[in-house]
Amino acid sequence: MTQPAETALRQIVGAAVVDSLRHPTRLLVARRTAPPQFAGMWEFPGGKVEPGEGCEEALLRELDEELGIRVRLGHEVPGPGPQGWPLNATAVMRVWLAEPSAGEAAPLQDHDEVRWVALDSGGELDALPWIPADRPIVDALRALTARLVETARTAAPGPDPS
Ligand SMILES: Nc1nc2c([nH]c(=O)n2[C@H]2C[C@H](O)[C@@H](COP(=O)(O)OP(=O)(O)OP(=O)(O)O)O2)c(=O)[nH]1
Repeated sequence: MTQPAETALRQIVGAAVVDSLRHPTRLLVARRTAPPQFAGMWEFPGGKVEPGEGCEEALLRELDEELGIRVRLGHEVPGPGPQGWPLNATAVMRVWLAEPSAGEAAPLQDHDEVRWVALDSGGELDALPWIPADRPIVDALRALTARLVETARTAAPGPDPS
């Protein structure tokens, strides 16, 4: 009997570019121009990992090509599997927090607009037409960044009691 061919999932990487890794309050979102089923939808900038490339290496390359920025990577937004978040039957995406270290983000390739939006719930971030597969990632990102903000707040020195 013929066995189905073993299919490897295509590895995609994406960046949750935030204003600060330690105290994230805003997220850089990007609007895709292609393919037709995703054109006009918002996403995490990034792309496919090329053969021989590491995930983080691919992400740094994509951010340079697509937005013209260099970044410092932070925590991963952990997905349900080792390859990250399921996107469709054939692709999965790992997502990292990233803070710009050089350059001003611009839609150089694959996007026609980039925008900084607040990470607060109930605002513009939720109202944007995201690629549907990204919604659970946005929710997990918000939970992670809320924890980071809380950690930064409790670690901050309190008012001088004297
Ligand atoms: N970059 C990115 N891709 C996503 C997201 N959500 C999602 O379903 N995808 C899908 C869309 C695409 O089918 C695939 C990523 O491919 P891509 O077209 O961005 O990759 P790439 O920049 O390497 O493109 P190319 O070299 O093939 O032109 O993953 C997301 O948030 N970011």
